[in-house]
Amino acid sequence: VLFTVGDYLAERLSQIGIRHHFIVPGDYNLVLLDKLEAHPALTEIGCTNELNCSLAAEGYARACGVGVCVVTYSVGAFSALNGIGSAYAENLPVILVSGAPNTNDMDQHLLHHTLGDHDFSYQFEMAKRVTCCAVAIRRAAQAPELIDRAIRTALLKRKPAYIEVPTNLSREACARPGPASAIAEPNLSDGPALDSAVIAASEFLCAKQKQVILVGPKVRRAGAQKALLRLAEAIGCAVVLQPAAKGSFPEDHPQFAGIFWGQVSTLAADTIVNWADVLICIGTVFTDYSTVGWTALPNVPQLVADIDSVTLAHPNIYFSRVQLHDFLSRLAEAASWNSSTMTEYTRLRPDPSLGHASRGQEKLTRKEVARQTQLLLTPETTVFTDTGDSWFNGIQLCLPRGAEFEIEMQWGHIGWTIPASFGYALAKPERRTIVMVGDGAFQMTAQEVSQMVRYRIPIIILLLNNRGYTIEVEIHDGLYNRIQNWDYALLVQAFSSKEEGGRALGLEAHTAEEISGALERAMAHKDGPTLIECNIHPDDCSRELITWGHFVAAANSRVSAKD
Ligand SMILES: C/C(NCc1cnc(C)nc1N)=C(/S)[C@H](O)COP(=O)(O)OP(=O)(O)O
Ligand SMILES: [Mg+2]
Repeated sequence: VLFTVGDYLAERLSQIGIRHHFIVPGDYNLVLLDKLEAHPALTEIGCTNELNCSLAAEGYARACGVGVCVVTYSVGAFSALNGIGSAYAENLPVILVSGAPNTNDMDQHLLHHTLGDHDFSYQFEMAKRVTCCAVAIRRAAQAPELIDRAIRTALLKRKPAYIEVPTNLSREACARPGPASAIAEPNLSDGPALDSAVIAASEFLCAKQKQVILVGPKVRRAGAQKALLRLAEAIGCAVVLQPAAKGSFPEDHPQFAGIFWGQVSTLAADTIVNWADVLICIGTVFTDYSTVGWTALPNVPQLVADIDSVTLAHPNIYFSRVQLHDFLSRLAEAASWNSSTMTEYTRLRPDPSLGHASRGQEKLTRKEVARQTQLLLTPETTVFTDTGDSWFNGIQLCLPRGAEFEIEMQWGHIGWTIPASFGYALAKPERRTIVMVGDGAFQMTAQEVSQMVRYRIPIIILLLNNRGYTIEVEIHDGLYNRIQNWDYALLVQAFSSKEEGGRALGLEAHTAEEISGALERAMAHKDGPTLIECNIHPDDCSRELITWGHFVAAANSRVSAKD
C-alpha cells in the first residue's frame, strides 16, 4: 500500500501523543481526513464550527501537552485562527492543519473558498503572524522536512504551528518518518549557564530575610510543578499564586498563602507579598488584568525564573537556556531554609470563611452557587472558569489536592470553556469536569454542547445567568452590555435527537434548594452533559469584580502620554 503525505502527518501526530484530532471537513481536506482516520491510533472528533474546533484542540493541549485541529481553506481556517491566538497567548502547542487549493490551480484559476483572485498566499501569511512556525507544502517530496519542522518547533517553543496541505498532495507518495525522538526530544539546559544561575541565585537569596515564592501560569506549561514543590519545601517560605496559575501548587499545602491579585487577592496573599524583601517569581506574567490595572505590580527585588531563562535583580544578570525544571530542582538542593515569611503569614492568615448556607426557598445568589460548587470538589475534579465574574467565583474556590483548575486569562475569549472543556475531557475521561460560565460567554460557543452529547461527555455546566455582560458593566456600562435572554435549559435539550440517543440534561435553578437538587441530578447524569441555569440578580456580582473592574477601566482610559 502506498505511504502518502497524509500518512506521514498521521504517523507523526500519533508519535507525539495525539489520540484525538479535532476536525471540520471541507472539500480541500477530505482526502487528508481519510488518511488521518485510517491511522489506528487516531480518532476523528467532529466539531460544529472551526472556532470551537481550534478551542477544543487548545483544551486538549492543556490535558495532554499538544493538540491538533484540521480545517478547510479560508472559510475554516479564518475562524480557527482565533483559537490559535489563544494557544499562542496561553503557551500551548496546537497544530493548525488546513487544506488548500490544488497546486495545479495556483496562479491559474479562480476558486471557491478564496478571496476571489489568483493569489492564494494570504492565509499562509496570516498564519505566520500567530504561530511560531508556518509551513505550506507545495511538493510531496518536501512534506517530511516541513511537517517535522512545524511539529518540532511547536513542541520546543510551546506555541502553535501551521501546516498547509494542498488537496492533491495528501494522497501523493511520501517517505516514511524516522524515530519520534527527532521531533519530540525536549531541549536541554546549557550546563555552565545552569551551574552559574544556581550559584548566583542562592547567593542572591542568602542576602534576603523575607522570601516569598510567586507562582505564575508558565510553571504548568514547563511541567515544573514537582520541582516547584521541592524548592518551596527546601526554603519553607510562603507560596502565593497568580490567578492564572491557580492549581499549579496544592492549596492544602501548609505553605500555600493564597492567590496574589493585588487588592482582590485571596487569603491576604497581597499582605505577605508587601511584607517580603524579595519575590522569587516563577513562570509569572504581569499584565493589566493580573496586576489589577497596574495597581499591583510588585516593587521588591525579584529573582525571575522563566520557562527557559533566569534573571537576577542584583547583580543584574540574565541566564539563557536554563530550563525551569532543571533550575528549580538544582536551586532546591542549594537553597537554605528561611521560613520567616511563613511564620509571619501564620500570624495574619484569615480564617477561611465557609460562608453560611442560604435557606432553601431563598432567591439564588452567586455566593450560594459558589458554596455548593465548593462541596462538589474532589481530587478528580477539574474546574474550568470562563472570562467574566466566573473568574472571581472560581478563584475563591479551595482546591482539594489533585483537583485541577483551567483558566484562559491571557487571551480571554468568552465562551472558551465550552469547547476547551470538551477537548480537555476527551483527553482526561477519568476526571469530572465542571464549567463555570456566564450567560454572555455561553452564547458565543453554545453549539459545542451538542458534541458533548454526541461523544457522551458528562461535563457539568454551571451557567451564571445575570442577564448580560456584567464584567463589562463594571468596567464601563452601556446598552451594548445587554443581551437577549435564552431558555438555556431548553436549548441544550434540543441538542439531543430521538434516533441517535445520548442527551443533555437542561435544568433551571432559582433558589438554593433548586440548585442543590440540580447538582445531585447532574452528578448522577453520566452519559452526557448537564447544564444548570443559575438565575441570579443582574447586580449580584463579586466585590472583587467591582474593585478589579474599576482599576482596569482606569488603566484603559489613561490619557495618551504625549497629551
Ligand atoms: C463581552 C465580554 N468581553 C469582551 C469580549 C468579546 N468577545 C470575545 C470573543 N471575548 C471577550 N472577552 C465580557 S467579559 C462579558 O462581560 C461576559 O459576560 P458573561 O459571560 O455573561 O459573564 P459576566 O456576566 O460575569 O460578565
Ligand atoms: Mg452575564
